[in-house]
Amino acid sequence: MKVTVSRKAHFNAAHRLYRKDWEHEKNDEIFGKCNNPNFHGHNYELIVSVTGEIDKETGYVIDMKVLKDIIKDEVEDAFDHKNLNVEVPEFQDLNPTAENIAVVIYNKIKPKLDVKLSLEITLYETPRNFVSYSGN
Ligand SMILES: Nc1nc2c(c(=O)[nH]1)N=C([C@H](O)[C@H](O)COP(=O)(O)OP(=O)(O)OP(=O)(O)O)CN2
Ligand SMILES: [Zn+2]
Repeated sequence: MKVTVSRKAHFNAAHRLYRKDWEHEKNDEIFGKCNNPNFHGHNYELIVSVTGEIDKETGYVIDMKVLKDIIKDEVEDAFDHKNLNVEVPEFQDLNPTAENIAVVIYNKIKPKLDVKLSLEITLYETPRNFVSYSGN
């Protein structure tokens, strides 16, 4: 019997969607206002979901406090109030789209979990735009 444990988190961050190897006109055509050279920001909402068997002794799939600390260390401390393009190494050569941010978050959190646990990341860039990634 597998159960999913989820925790919500949030961070505020600035970004610019563009490719360094494209002319400005092409970036404007593809990314529109998201290619503003002066960047723009989002209030990102994150849901981290961990699925596994319930431990018979503790009754936990994962201790929520442990999950909270992993999210703080790997996501909030790394991304909150940062310019993703400028200040976060993972996006030096990776466009910080919601899709790519979700994959980066997955890749940072997954190694911190017991290998028997599976992980799904849901990231809201706006209240109506969100992406999910579970390693597939
Ligand atoms: N597939 C994706 N499409 C877009 C992404 C993305 O990450 N993945 N990102 C953007 C921009 O970041 C843009 O800033 C999105 O915000 P916004 O323009 O405010 O989006 P909406 O107009 O849809 O805002 P709502 O308030 O949610 O209606 C663009 N595309
Ligand atoms: Zn944006």
